[in-house]
Amino acid sequence: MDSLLALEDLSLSYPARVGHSAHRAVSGVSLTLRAGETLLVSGGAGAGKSTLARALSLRADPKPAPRVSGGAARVLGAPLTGFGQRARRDARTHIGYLAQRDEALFATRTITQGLAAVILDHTPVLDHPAVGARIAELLDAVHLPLSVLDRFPSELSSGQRRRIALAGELAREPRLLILDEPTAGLDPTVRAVVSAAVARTRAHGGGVVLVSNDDSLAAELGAHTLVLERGTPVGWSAARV
Ligand SMILES: Nc1ncnc2c1ncn2[C@@H]1O[C@H](COP(=O)(O)OP(=O)(O)OP(=O)(O)O)[C@@H](O)[C@H]1O
Repeated sequence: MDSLLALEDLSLSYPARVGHSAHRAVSGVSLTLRAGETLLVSGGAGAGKSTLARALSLRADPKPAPRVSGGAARVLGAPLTGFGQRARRDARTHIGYLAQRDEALFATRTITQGLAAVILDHTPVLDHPAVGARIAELLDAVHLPLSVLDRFPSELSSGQRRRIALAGELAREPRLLILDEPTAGLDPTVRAVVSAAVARTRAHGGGVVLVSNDDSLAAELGAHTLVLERGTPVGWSAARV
């Protein structure tokens, strides 16, 4: 596969619902993302950033999901529409996606139990010590101490919960990591964790889509930047390498 993402004049709309007509949230986006690259998507409120991120994540829930209303796109080789449901399902298993307000997850499980479940879901053959080692390594990747392992998410700060959610996505060893405003409203240490997660994904040959208005992060990560305004691309800058 040549590119992780191939978007050609892609438009995305939300379907009509009672009292509201169909709404086009993204119009005419064309871009390519290759292995090892990062795309930063920025723009003001309602610009369509989350809609684009969510469509690329191939997640159907929560409803209503944005639908392709023009153009075409492939995500990890799978077409966004039409035949190819199986390809989309396969591709989805290789995509890590942290939605805008995603925090951990598994409310009734400890951090150990929750992360172990994600790891075993991804790699069922691992034995107990290997799962423990993997959990420790993931916690290290999101800069959290081992002391959180026996805690429940409700006992952690929102920044810590966001990091656990990120660790859960990294556990999938994603080929495409999509992070929607991962640092918004959180303490500055989360920024370093996000940078490390991006570097880690790229080092494994994956690509990253990051929704953020933090321009300095784009420069720091060597990211391509797409700027959206009311759903339409108004700016593009290629990564400086
Ligand atoms: N589930 C939905 N149903 C209908 N319209 C929606 C839905 N979600 C978002 N929209 C609309 O689509 C447009 C783009 O929204 P989106 O959340 O993608 O923007 P955004 O750039 O991520 O904004 P923000 O920075 O405020 O999160 C907005 O006009 C929004 O009202």
